[in-house]
Amino acid sequence: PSWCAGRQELGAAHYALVLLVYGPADSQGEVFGDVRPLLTSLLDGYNVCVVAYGQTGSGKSYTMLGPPAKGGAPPSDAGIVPRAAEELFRLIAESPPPRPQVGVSVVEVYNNDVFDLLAKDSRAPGSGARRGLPAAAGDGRKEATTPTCEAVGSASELLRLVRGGLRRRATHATLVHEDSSRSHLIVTVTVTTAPGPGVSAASLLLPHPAAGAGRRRSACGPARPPDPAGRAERASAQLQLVDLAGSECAGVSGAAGSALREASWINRSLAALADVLGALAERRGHVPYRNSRLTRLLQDSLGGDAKFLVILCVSPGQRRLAQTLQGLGFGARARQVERGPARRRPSARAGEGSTG
Ligand SMILES: Nc1ncnc2c1ncn2[C@@H]1O[C@H](COP(=O)(O)OP(=O)(O)OP(=O)(O)O)[C@@H](O)[C@H]1O
Repeated sequence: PSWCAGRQELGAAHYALVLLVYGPADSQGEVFGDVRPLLTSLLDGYNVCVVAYGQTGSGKSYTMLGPPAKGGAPPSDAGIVPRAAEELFRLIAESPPPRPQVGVSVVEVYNNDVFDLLAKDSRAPGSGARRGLPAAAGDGRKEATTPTCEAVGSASELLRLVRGGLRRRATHATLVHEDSSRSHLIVTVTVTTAPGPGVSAASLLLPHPAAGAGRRRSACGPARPPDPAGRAERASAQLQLVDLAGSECAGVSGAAGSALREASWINRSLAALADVLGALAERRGHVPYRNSRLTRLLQDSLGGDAKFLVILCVSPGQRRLAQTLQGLGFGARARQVERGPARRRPSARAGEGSTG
């Protein structure tokens, strides 16, 4: 194909449906240039989600994280996660005090189980030992458990935790990709406001009911409602950065045994994600979020009020044409979803308490 770069904006003023196409010569920095404004949105109080989707080996992990750490790659190859961390703390440093607090959690969805990659009881990195989060109650409630969320004070601290989590992520060699991710990775960054005028600093340290033992709670947990005087006690916005496992055709990837089971769960969960997007696009009354752990974890971003960005990774190779078309079909479906304006929470920046 002739690679084109263009910007298309559709619909009424409150929809921002933008399509950008990057070619092989476009750098990681150029891709991040279009993600960067979402970090400002995050500090302005919007939830944000960035998802990389594509066939196995098409460049999702490279786009989100950069090349594997073992290669000693130059900083210019860094992916969206490290760049977003740097940008977030740059923006925070420019904000007037009191500065928002930042927490990070890292989970993977592997064979439809959710694993907490920052859990303190995980064994040595690379041992493959990960702590599973117990399944949520099957009574229609949302995910009942929350993963470890660590408070961080700098981009390097945040990235150290992400890298530690990555060492526990499930990867295997397949015929298509020797270092294939066999799980969906979700890095969640929570930005929480400091207390506003008249709210005691101690209130920030109250444990949130959903918080688990040992968690550093002050930087994590959902926003609380305003007090009777209308002051937001604290407000938080979330950035979810998602490196999906690759869709694959078992015949092409050579999967067998446990790898075949993994591939089957990957394809099932990606199909569940596509089904959710289809239901949202058609504005169906029932959206099947509960068909997979992946869609349940992303439910707030998919059907809620987040700013949602899908990055489709496709191979230019002709041999991958069927998978490429399948990926483009997923992207087309995602673009049909019209959810109305993203909702702004009380801002994570000091002194900005409005909603919009
Ligand atoms: N834009 C790029 N420039 C240079 N190398 C790249 C680029 N994109 C991907 N690669 C390389 O291609 C290989 C596959 O990329 P990557 O691991 O990101 O694929 P993936 O889509 O995450 O695969 P899987 O779903 O199997 O995990 C890696 O060696 C990666 O470093």
